[in-house]
Amino acid sequence: MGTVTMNTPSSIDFQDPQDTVTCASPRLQIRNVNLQFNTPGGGSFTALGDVSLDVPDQQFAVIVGPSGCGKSSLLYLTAGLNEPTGGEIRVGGARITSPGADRGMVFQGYTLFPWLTVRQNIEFGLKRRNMPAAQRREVVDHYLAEVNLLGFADNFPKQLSGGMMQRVAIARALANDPQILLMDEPFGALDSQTRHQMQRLLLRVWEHSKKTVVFVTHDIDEAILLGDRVFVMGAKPGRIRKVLDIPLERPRHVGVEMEPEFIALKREILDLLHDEIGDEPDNE
Ligand SMILES: Nc1ncnc2c1ncn2[C@@H]1O[C@H](COP(=O)(O)OP(=O)(O)OP(=O)(O)O)[C@@H](O)[C@H]1O
Repeated sequence: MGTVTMNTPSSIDFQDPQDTVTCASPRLQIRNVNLQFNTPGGGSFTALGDVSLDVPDQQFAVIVGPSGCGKSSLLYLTAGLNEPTGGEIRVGGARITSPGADRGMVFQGYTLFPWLTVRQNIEFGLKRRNMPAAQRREVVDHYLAEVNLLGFADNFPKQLSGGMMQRVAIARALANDPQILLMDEPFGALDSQTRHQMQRLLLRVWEHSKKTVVFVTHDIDEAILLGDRVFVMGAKPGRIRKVLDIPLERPRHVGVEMEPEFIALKREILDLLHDEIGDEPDNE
């Protein structure tokens, strides 16, 4: 593997071909990425204009921005689900041209296979890599414990709450030992109490795994609570407006949202987003 330190069972020993690159450079490099869509009238719409950003190994990066600024588009390009019109994206030094097991995804919508149990969902990718059954069980048990679902291994998704399903989705993504975890508003559909619990759980799981994460959210509190670094995007075209380092100490404790440093960061991001929304004709 590269330089990722994982608190996973020692017997996990599968390797993605792209993971052979030593990652002295940032784990994720987005360079001058443009994304254009054709419009029905024969013109084109620029969703992302010359976006560049780096995410170092083991960093928790968050992207916030107004609706339609291209947050999800940027994540999908990184996942290899779409191709940029210009520029390039590299993960672990390897240029992204298609989806791959080196990138784990967790979406807002529930994406578990409904016909598989929780255990079968989590081990899906491991089976495809022909990991022996005993090793699979060890890996799945490890991540079930991480997301507090050990007692639910044999349940089907329809027997779980939304928060539990997202916990399975996180466990499934991490079990594949990706180089980077891409999370698109993963808690966006949850009620505020569950969302708060999920943020705490994700912080704890991340403290253990120290995966490189790119997390997209609308929620400024969530961005500051979770992130090492927050990329604030603007729209029309989608671009990075400001990069903010979050100096709050880790592990982030309960009540950190009330600290003056947190509130000052929130004010700064709110002002940036307010500028963006203020550009809309409706708000003038
Ligand atoms: N397939 C597509 N064809 C045309 N336009 C698209 C397509 N996908 C996205 N767009 C447009 O690109 C822009 C960026 O969309 P994207 O979903 O990435 O924004 P976002 O910041 O994630 O928005 P939200 O926060 O509302 O989810 C939007 O204006 C959207 O309408």
